[in-house]
Amino acid sequence: MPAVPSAPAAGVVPRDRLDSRPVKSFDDLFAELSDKARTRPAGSGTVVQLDAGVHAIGKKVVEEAAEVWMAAEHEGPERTAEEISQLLYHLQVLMIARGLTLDDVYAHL
Ligand SMILES: N=c1c2ncn([C@@H]3O[C@H](COP(=O)(O)OP(=O)(O)OP(=O)(O)O)[C@@H](O)[C@H]3O)c2ncn1[C@@H]1O[C@H](COP(=O)(O)O)[C@@H](O)[C@H]1O
Repeated sequence: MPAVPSAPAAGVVPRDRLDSRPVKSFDDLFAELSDKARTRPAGSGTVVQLDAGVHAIGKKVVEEAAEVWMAAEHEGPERTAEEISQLLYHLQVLMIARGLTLDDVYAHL
């Protein structure tokens, strides 16, 4: 019996019915952010955050974690999913800032 249910949480609209955008995976996002860090395109918020440094990125991680907690407790599944996506984004930015790869983290899962 899996510990994590495979069906979406009640109240969360499955992504394929939400819109027609392709679903971006965790790995896809990491590859995209790594590319932004390498090529430093103008207008990239990721580049701005990387330039701000680990201390500033770490504060965003803590801020987003708190927002996940508040959404989970008070705001319902859709908002919680949205906040979790933002937390995952900021964690990935922190990984890139510290030179970590996905495999470095997966090794501990
Ligand atoms: N998935 C994300 C993503 N999630 C969260 N964020 C950032 O995190 C912020 C969310 O934080 P809040 O809701 O607390 O908003 P806020 O308080 O107004 O944000 P701040 O003013 O504190 O930055 C957003 O404004 C974005 O700056 C993201 N920024 C970028 N991405 C994706 O990352 C990729 C690269 O983005 P760029 O580097 O901007 O091209 C693209 O695919 C984007 O969709």
